[in-house]
Amino acid sequence: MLSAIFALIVLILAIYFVFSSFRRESKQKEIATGDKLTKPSKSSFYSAKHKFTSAEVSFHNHRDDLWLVIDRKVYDFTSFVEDHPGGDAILRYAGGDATVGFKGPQHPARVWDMIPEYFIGELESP
Ligand code: HEM
Repeated sequence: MLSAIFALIVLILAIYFVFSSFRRESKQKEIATGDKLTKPSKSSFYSAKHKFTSAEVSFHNHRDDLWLVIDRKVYDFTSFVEDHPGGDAILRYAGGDATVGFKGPQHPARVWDMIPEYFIGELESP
């Protein structure tokens, strides 16, 4: 009976050590690759500090890969193109500065609430 309890304790301790070393390893990998720091992420909203040059943005200029700049912020609207109520008008500024187009009279104020989820970074200072 005593040895069974002892074996159980050893087993629990072994599981604990394996689990904690696995967590430590994945944390170190994350720091080493800097994944969390450099990857533009849609879920990080306005906290992302990734910088893009306008040349870099200009490559993303079609419906399957659409980036737009609005007020010096860079957005990846690729997944939104087909849902845009204004159709292909959203492609007019593909890969470029769409600030003027976006602020046009066709857009109600609520469009500003729609864009944070597409935010990927900011335009590098000239
Ligand atoms: C800068 C590029 C864009 C241009 C040139 C553009 C253009 C247009 C145009 C012409 C319409 C009017 C459609 C009509 O009334 O028949 C429209 C509607 C709309 N756009 Fe855009 N759009 C752009 C980007 C965006 C983005 C990035 C979003 C949001 C993520 C957006 C959201 C909407 C919405 C919600 C409507 C419907 C407005 C309503 O309720 O009347 N657009 N757009």
